[in-house]
Formats: sequence, structure tokens, C-alpha cells
Amino acid sequence: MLTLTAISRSFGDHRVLHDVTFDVRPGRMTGFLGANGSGKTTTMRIVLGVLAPHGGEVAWNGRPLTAGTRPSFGYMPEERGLYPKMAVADQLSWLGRLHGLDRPTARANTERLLDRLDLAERAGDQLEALSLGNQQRVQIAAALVHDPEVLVLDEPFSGLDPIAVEVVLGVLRERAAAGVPVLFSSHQLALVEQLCDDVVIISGGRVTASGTREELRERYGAKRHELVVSSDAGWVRDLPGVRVVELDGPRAVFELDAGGDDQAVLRAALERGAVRAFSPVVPTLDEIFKEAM
Ligand SMILES: Nc1ncnc2c1ncn2[C@@H]1O[C@H](COP(=O)(O)OP(=O)(O)OP(=O)(O)O)[C@@H](O)[C@H]1O
Repeated sequence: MLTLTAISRSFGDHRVLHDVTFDVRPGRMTGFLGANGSGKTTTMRIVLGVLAPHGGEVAWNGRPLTAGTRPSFGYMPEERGLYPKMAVADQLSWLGRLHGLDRPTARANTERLLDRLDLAERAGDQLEALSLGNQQRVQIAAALVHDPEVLVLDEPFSGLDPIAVEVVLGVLRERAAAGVPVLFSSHQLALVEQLCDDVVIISGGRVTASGTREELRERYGAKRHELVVSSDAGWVRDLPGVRVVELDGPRAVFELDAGGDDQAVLRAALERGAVRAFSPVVPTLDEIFKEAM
């Protein structure tokens, strides 16, 4: 397991990370969400040891990361750094060799990945001759070619069409299933909602929510309910401990204060007439994200 504990970092006087704490568990896809400038890339660079934290610690399987204990990382940086003029397969094999693979293994891994990412026919082409989406697939292959123990990917799905997303997702899921912790940042909330096991939300350099996808939904969803009655539901506004967030004729969506009783609201509704619907509202990740910002 990769553990970040109380990571802080400043650039000059500007504190960009404040006590960032979360785990990336083996075998799980962890989505790292945050608005532009919230600190995702800085955090990922600290995990990789490219940037030093000013406080806190990154640990791998309980041991602080040092040059000696650092696992092999597969990193897909935000600034995609491959060589435009080099042939795709040569470039990947060369990267594999840089990470210590012998030549046959580097070649075999390259072939397998290109095949898996539907790029086998482009193996001999220069990178720059590929479409941007296909270049992105090569970047993903570059992060995977040396069979890393940990995967850290900055926006791996941006710029991919839905078919490519499925292909890349399949490859990442395989790695996760083999026990590799996978941390990836994304702005595409619907995508993260569909594919990640765990979610970490960062805002202004602080982790504002983290947990399994289901935990977050429950935590944020428990408070919110929808009520549909047969006449105007405006009276809900006057109930104690209730905050109406949406009101549209007979339909009200409301939140309960801590200790609020949803059943009391239901009883109050039944006293007034028929109740057409009453249920907790399961928020989308998009709603959780906005609330956790
Ligand atoms: N090398 C640097 N020097 C000065 N400030 C920096 C540096 N790197 C990052 N920052 C600042 O740190 C803050 C966090 O940036 P970071 O790139 O980590 O955010 P991000 O969440 O990855 O954003 P995006 O989604 O736009 O990629 C920003 O205010 C950024 O301007």
C-alpha cells in the first residue's frame, strides 16, 4: 500500500498542499479529483520523488520511501514527454531498457502492450505521425512497459474517445487486479464514477473527502431526501431541522440537520395527504465533488 501522511508543500510563500493524507491500496483504482490548480500534479510528483515535500511522508508498505525502498513506478506525467520522431516500438523498448529490462523482455512487453492497446499496426511509425488519441495510448504503454509495482497517471483518459477509454481502462484494471495500486487524476467525473474503486477529492491543497465510491455516496447521500406529495410541498420549508434544496410544486428535495429524522418528515407529509414518493437521494460524484470543493 502507498500511504501519504500529512504532506505539505509550498512554492515560495504559496502553500499549495496542506496535510494531504490518503492511501492508495493495492488492487484498487483510486481516482484523484480536484479543480485546476488544486494540487493533484504536485501531490503525484511528490509520490514519485520528483519533488520533495516540505512536511509529511510517503510510505510504501509501511516504510518511508527512500531511494532504496522506492518501488518501481509507472508514471504518466501531465506534460507527456516522449520523442515525436522516434518509432513507437523502439521508443517503448528503449524505455523498458532504461528501467532495467533486458532487451528480449523489453521487446516482448512492448509487443504485448501495443497489441493490447490496438496499436500493433503503428509499431514502426514515428510517434508524431499518430493521432493525438493514439499518442496518448503510447504514453500509457510507456508508463506500463516495465511492469511497474505502482501506477501514477496524470489525466490518462483526457483526449481519448469512448472506445479508447474502454481499451485503456481494461489494461489498467488488469494491472489493478494483479495487485498494483493505481492512482489517476481526472476531471471527467462521470468516468471516474464508473471506473474507480476509491476516490480522493482535493480542494485548495486539502483533501476534502476520501473513501470508497460507495462510502462517499452514502456519506453525502444520507442527508438528502426527495419527497413527492399530491399538492404543494412548500410547507416542508417550515419543518425544524430541514433545509429545502429544491422545491418544484409537489416535489421537494431536502437535507436534514445532524440528528434530523427523515421519518418525522414522512409522518408530517402523510398527515397532510397522499405521499407519492419518499426516498434518499443518491448523489452523483459530480454533486459530491461540488459539495466537497
Ligand atoms: N513549480 C511550481 N512553481 C510555482 N508554483 C507551482 C509550481 N507547480 C505548481 N505550482 C502551483 O501549485 C498549485 C497546484 O498546482 P498543480 O499543478 O499541483 O494543480 P493540479 O491540481 O494538478 O491542476 P491541473 O488540474 O490544472 O493540472 C497551483 O497554484 C500552481 O500554480
